Amino acid sequence: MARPVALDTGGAAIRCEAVTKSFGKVAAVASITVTLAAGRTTALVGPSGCGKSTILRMIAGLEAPDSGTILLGSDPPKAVARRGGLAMAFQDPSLLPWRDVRANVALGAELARKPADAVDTLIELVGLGGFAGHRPAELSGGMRQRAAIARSLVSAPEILLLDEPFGAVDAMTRSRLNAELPPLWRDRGTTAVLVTHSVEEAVVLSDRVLVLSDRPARIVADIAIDLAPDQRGHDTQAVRALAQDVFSTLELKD
Ligand SMILES: Nc1ncnc2c1ncn2[C@@H]1O[C@H](COP(=O)(O)OP(=O)(O)OP(=O)(O)O)[C@@H](O)[C@H]1O
Repeated sequence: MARPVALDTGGAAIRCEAVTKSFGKVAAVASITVTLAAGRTTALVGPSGCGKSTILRMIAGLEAPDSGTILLGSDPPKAVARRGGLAMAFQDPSLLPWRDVRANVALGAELARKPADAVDTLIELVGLGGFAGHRPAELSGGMRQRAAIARSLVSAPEILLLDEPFGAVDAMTRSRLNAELPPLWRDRGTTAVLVTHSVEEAVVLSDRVLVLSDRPARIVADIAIDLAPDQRGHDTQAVRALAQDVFSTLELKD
């Protein structure tokens, strides 16, 4: 069993106020106003192409809203990113091709100017123990995603943004990661936002699920996920019941 990762952080609340975003004539985000509590995990679910990744990219400071404001704690996203308080793992992991897995994971700590002492523990935890010396080209897509997840966690960020982080990971590994990784950010007080196409995964991983409409995205349901840690398995009755609640709002989204 891997030892606990001994990094500490304080999460920051995420506040979106009347945030809109269009790409040319395509309206991606209608007007989103929401506060995500510090230290909690929120999942965004909704139809494909509705604007979930755009919201996440705006929270990351990678896209600027057309109007409205986003604050992480009391700072704009770019300021938090600059001081190393924000980490992300996106669907298409951008690992440095010339670095091996260990050096890619360590990059998360280097960029945040934090200690890199958890690197090997995290590599073990995401199941890449035998591949620390391998370069991205020698890994499968799912293995690259797992390396990116380890990189996002190594800096113990205040804000963690995950966009379909387990999309290419096989079902068994995904289920194990769903059980083992969230305590790493929950126990440190990280504020996490994740996008997933799996409603069950959203329920298992989160404290709150925001259901979005078809594009342009607006929030059509806000569902609290009040589960004890031992209820957070994919096959528990409580998870199935909450997933059903989310599904029913997805069907009613218009
Ligand atoms: N950089 C961009 N330039 C132009 N259009 C964009 C850009 N990024 C997103 N879009 C458009 O904005 C809309 C929302 O895209 P987004 O990726 O946010 O959706 P999504 O809900 O994350 O989709 P999916 O669930 O399929 O990953 C889409 O119509 C997409 O084509």
